[in-house]
Amino acid sequence: MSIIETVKAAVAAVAGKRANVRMEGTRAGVVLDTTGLDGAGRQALEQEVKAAAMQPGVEDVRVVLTAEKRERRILAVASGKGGVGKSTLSANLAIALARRGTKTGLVDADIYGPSQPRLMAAEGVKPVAQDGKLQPVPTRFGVSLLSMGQLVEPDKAIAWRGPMAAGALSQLVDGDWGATELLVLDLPPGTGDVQLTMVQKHRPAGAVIVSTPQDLALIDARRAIDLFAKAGVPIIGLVENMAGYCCPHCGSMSDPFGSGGAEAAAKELGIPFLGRVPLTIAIRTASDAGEPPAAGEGDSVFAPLAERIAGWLDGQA
Ligand SMILES: Nc1ncnc2c1ncn2[C@@H]1O[C@H](COP(=O)(O)OP(=O)(O)OP(=O)(O)O)[C@@H](O)[C@H]1O
Repeated sequence: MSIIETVKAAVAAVAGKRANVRMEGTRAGVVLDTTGLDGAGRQALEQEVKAAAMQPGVEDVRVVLTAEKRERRILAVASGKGGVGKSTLSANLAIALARRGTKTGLVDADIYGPSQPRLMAAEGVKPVAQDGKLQPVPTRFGVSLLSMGQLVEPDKAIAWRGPMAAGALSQLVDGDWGATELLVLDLPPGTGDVQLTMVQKHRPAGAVIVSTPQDLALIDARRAIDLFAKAGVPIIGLVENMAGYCCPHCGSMSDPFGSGGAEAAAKELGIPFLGRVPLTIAIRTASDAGEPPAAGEGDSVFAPLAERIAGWLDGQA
């Protein structure tokens, strides 16, 4: 076998079709496609390829890394007003989507009450910046996180306004997300300028609107829909949170605010209805304790929502 054939075979054994080998005299040049690998994976493969190419007769090995630029997609989670469970839904959707196999990150852009560090059990961890980019903080749930709450003291968060807030929020979206395929963006509640700027600048692939049965004064949801329409972002659908009350003692469901309202509202608004999340003490206590229900084996609430949303995203790809 010639040197080039030996080197090609050795490199193919560790890198398969990712590698393209050339020889110039005694120098081996390898172009390595690292699409889909994270920083550690890239480094490990580069080292393996270097070692493999160092065959008898080879004096120098140069490896050039390339990667197909993959479009990272953003899934916006929005609500017409605060306190409807947008953060709870964002965290659990991100986890449920990650559990389906999509490399998912979470951006907590809620300037008024960034709660993701608590929900994702990552309180007190500050992201570091490298080459001017924030490094997302890994969580126990396979979803990395960047949150407004990691950048400012909790009681100062409220001071963010207008363009300054939009600028700070963009740093989160533009962080070093590596191989992340999907970013779940927990938007600030409401439909003001900050939200519009974020949506126009980062162009989510689609948006999920969260509402509660008592919040279904259509005007709020309509404002949220208008916001995305203005930016040309399609609405994936409406999720009804705190729908019905699940008794912690007997497990029976009751509907203090009536039932079917959200589905009817979605119909009236002309957007799909994605499903409902019941009001349960378990969801609140688990969220407060940094144990998102979607991470548990018994999750039958968030996984189906993630399934529907992932199906929609796949259809757009
Ligand atoms: N389905 C649910 N069952 C029980 N409690 C819930 C449910 N969804 C959310 N909560 C609780 O309601 C409170 C508000 O939820 P969350 O912080 O997710 O709302 P939000 O819309 O993000 O609020 P904000 O506008 O303040 O950011 C939290 O204490 C949360 O644990």
